[in-house]
Amino acid sequence: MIRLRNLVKTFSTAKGAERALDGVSLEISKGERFGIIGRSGAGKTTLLRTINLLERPEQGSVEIDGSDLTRLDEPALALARRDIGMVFQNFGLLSRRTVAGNVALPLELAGHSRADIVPRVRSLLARVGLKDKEEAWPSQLSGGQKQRVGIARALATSPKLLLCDEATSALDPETTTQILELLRELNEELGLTIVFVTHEGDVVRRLADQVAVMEGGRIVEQGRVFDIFTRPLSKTARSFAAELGASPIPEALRFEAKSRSGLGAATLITLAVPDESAHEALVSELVRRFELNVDVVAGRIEHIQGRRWGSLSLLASGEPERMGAAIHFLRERRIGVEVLGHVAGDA
Ligand SMILES: Nc1ncnc2c1ncn2[C@@H]1O[C@H](COP(=O)(O)OP(=O)(O)OP(=O)(O)O)[C@@H](O)[C@H]1O
Repeated sequence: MIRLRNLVKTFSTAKGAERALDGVSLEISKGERFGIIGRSGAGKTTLLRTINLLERPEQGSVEIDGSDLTRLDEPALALARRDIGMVFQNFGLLSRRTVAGNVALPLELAGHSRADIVPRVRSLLARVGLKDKEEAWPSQLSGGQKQRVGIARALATSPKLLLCDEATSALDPETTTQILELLRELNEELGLTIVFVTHEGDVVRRLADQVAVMEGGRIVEQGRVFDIFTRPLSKTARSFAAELGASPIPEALRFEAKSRSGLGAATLITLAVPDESAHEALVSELVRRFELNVDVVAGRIEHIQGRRWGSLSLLASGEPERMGAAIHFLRERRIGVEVLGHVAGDA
């Protein structure tokens, strides 16, 4: 449905020419929830804004449903943009219009009659959970409510595609969860394609099917979210995966394991929990088969696309030979094992 080909975009800045997009090509299917992730300055926002030509690339094409937007004249582009809604980090509401007035704006611009607009706005606001806020002013709303208005406004012209630029970055964790749920529901109910930009791995984990990872104006990796987070190849994807899947080992324990010389009574080990394996059984197996004492000190298991992934940190003690055999056994079963060091104590 969306086909971006070889996009190049350069900004002139005080420091000289800044290449924000350096040959980006991407295909996004209809109905997909597609995340674009990267660190600050990677070019995510610029890429998102080229999809509706808020940024015009110097090179490349932006094809949506077979039509290249870069070749359209202004009236045709304005028409094409009605099929693309956009949601912003800071909501972008007009403070001098009521909630209903904000949602009505795209419909007014598209030339709809008042008789069409009033019921449409009412039903959009009901859908995003703001039935009683029609006459409220943006300043009277919480951040989450403002973003709901932003989403209702973006959906006013019944677009097929929704672009979200850090839509939850200004929100607290609970409100983030609610907005992500709303976006997921809208995707499923309306078959809406959602392309979103974020610098948070957790937002990608929770919302996306597919993800593209950006570094320095390029896409360095792309694929299904589970695959990218569990087998990251690029530096950026590796760092997002590490943030997302790391066991929260107490700092004091990590420090002791790192700084202690020689062997202690217990070995601090982190296991990368593999896709399908029953990690609970692993611990009992280490105890039974290798006669180790095992104490689980930290763990973090996330669900990505319905599959488990994360890490488990253990303090294990026992015969050195058996410890070595246990580590060998785990690695043979393709479980990532990282020995962080040794600590005193009797695990
Ligand atoms: N309007 C502009 N004028 C000049 N330079 C710009 C402009 N917009 C973006 N850039 C530059 O292009 C590069 C990519 O910026 P972009 O905002 O797309 O990155 P990003 O990945 O979205 O980062 P962030 O998360 O910080 O917004 C940066 O170096 C930025 O400084």
